[in-house]
Amino acid sequence: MHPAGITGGTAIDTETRDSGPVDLSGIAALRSVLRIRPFRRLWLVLSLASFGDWIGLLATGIFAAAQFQSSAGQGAAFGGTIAVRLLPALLLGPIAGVFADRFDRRYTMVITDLLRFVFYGSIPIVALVGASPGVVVAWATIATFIGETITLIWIPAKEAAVPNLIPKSRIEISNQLTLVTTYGITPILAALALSALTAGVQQSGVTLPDWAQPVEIALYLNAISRLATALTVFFGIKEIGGKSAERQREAQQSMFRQFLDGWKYIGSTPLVRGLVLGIFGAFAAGGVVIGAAKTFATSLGAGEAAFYLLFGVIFMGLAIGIGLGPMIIRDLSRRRWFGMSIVLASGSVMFLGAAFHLSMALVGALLVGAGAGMAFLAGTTLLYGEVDDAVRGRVFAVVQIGVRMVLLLAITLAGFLVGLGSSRRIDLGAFSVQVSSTRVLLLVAGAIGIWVGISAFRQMDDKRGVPVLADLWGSIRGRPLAPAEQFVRAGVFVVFEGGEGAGKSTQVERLAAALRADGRDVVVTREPGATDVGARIRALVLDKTESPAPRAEALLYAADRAHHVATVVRPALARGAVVVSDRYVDSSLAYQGAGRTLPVSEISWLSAWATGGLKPDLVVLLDVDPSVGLRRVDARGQGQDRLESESRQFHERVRYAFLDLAAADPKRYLVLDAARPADEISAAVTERLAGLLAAAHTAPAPDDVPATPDLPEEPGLEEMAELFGVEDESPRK
Ligand SMILES: Nc1ncnc2c1ncn2[C@@H]1O[C@H](COP(=O)(O)OP(=O)(O)OP(=O)(O)O)[C@@H](O)[C@H]1O
Ligand SMILES: Cc1cn([C@H]2C[C@H](O)[C@@H](COP(=O)(O)O)O2)c(=O)[nH]c1=O
Repeated sequence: MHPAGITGGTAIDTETRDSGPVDLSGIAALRSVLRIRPFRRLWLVLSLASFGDWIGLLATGIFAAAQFQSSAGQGAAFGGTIAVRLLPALLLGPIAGVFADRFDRRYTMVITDLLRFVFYGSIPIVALVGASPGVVVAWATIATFIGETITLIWIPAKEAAVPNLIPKSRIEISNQLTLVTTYGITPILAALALSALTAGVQQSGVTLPDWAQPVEIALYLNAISRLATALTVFFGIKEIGGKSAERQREAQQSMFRQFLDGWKYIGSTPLVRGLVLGIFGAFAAGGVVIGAAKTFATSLGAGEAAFYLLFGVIFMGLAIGIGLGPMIIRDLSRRRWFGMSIVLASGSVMFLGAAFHLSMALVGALLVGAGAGMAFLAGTTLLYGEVDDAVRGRVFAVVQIGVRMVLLLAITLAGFLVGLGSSRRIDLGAFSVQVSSTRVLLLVAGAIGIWVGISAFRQMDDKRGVPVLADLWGSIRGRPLAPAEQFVRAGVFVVFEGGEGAGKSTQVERLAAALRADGRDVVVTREPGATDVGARIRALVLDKTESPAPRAEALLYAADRAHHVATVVRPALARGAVVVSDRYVDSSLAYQGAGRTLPVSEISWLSAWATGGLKPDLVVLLDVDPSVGLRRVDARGQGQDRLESESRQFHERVRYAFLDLAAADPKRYLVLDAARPADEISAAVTERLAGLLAAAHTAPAPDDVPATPDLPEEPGLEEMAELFGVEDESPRK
């Protein structure tokens, strides 16, 4: 029944559908999505249809107004035909989505477009047959109403079909393309085309027959664009057709059951709930700004022009958000981006409420637009990519209807509330600011929007435990943070850090002995070299005969750490042991970052990836002057390994890097002077640890669990050294 590879609207041929991320940007990404034939056709025809819609929207209003002489009649006719476009959503909206999920989406699109062709085309024809102005306007209103009602069925069918035409990894770029075309390019082209047509006819002095007036031509164009869409979808995009097995099964149920199931799905799926809530919140914030804009512009004392300027800037922000947003945030989780964008838009609404100068208001308006644009793009991309095909039509129907209702309500309510309130001028030195109900409204709406954004973020967050701002910053710079691996962490993780010969091993042993005496399950470990794999890495990395390149060195330490954490640290913490490690992540930051001067943020990312985000509960930093520490190392009489024999400046950099890390996170660190007697140091450590241990409910030492991992025996190291043909000079502990 369907062409090969097409399974009834759930998947496209394997050539065009993939699941892995595609690392394309800008023009290359755009080209890659336009190379997908069915999508390219749909995009072209949607652009034409969108042009028709916009020109039709303008022309219908002008056409209806032109039937009257009085300005009151013209105003009512213009506003009436446009307002009527919003009404059907309230009436038919709730069941429109069921059509899209129940019936073949291709036929649904074709039939609804043919009907729109007939109804939109009939508007100018009724005037041509000599009907009275009242009848012409009445029919324009009725036809618009019916056309919009039909559109409510067409949109969910189209929205639900699009994700089946493109690979998941390219949904975002295809969305950008359609949104920019629909809301950026085609409305401008439509307005330009209509005014150019009108001006051209006026200037040429030619008297055209009634049926060929610019507005009539625009109305024909609107109708013809629908016919073109119907024909292209029917003959050229057969991939949209068919039904998945799940949709076929669902179609056996009654329409009412399907309608109820749609709502149940939205209510019980946190992602969808968060998305719907967030999209409504963003539109409510936008609606409040629109409703309050006129009075707000007046309160700035900037005159009528400021109102239009603010509007223009909001749209500019919208275009920036949609066009550039993904390039700015790069690999940030789209779920997080969605919540953050709503917070940005709402925070900017609050900022608008506090703005006392036009320049501030323009910045606020730009950010409102950018936040809303990004939220819209992220929201639709997530809906496209993550909502099941079987229920997609209903979800999109709820979104589009909800959006219209929320927007309408917010604009009306804002206009009403603004009209109710009074205002007072307050002098702030050089500036004076009008404190009015408009500003209060903007502040309250912004605060509610922020709450909505945060709630949506919480419901949908797919990187729980990863700090939000660090994640955002990392993504902007090109290194998103990985989510911390989830595991039950019953134990306590203590790490000893410091330069060479600081006394770490001494203190690790002392602490472990004290904890064991206390009856605790203790695991003593170290980096590098706590596992068999680690022992080989240790031999490699400390070998003096051949130095790995700095990046290779960083990777070797990271590899040791990844294996160490996965096989020793996490299992021990999971069973409730106290894990005491001689060195951990900070050593990489200090030695490879500061010492080798590799970018610390890259080393940090690498370590976070290697450890799955596992952080110690306490880092004891034994701070030592490198010359003191290295003297102690020499006194052991075992020679120096490759890192120990680095320059004095290298060790100085390492020392200050450790101190900087501790200063940046004092709660997690205990910094001790390593020149103090060993007893004093261990007493300070035990004291600091007491609180942590009391809170952690660690496990007592079990008889059957080894207290320490199987640290490779020294002969193992020697064997490795032999294997690699090197003489092992690493310090023996
Ligand atoms: N507080 C201290 N005062 C003086 N000497 C100490 C002190 N702590 C440890 N030492 C001695 O310093 C030497 C190095 O100690 P230790 O091996 O514990 O340091 P480390 O930091 O683990 O060294 P490495 O960096 O080589 O791993 C040992 O001989 C040890 O006995
Ligand atoms: C974990 C880790 C260690 N190093 C360096 C630091 C030391 O010079 C050696 C380890 O030997 P020690 O017996 O523990 O002193 O390796 C490093 O450069 N990067 C790291 O991540």
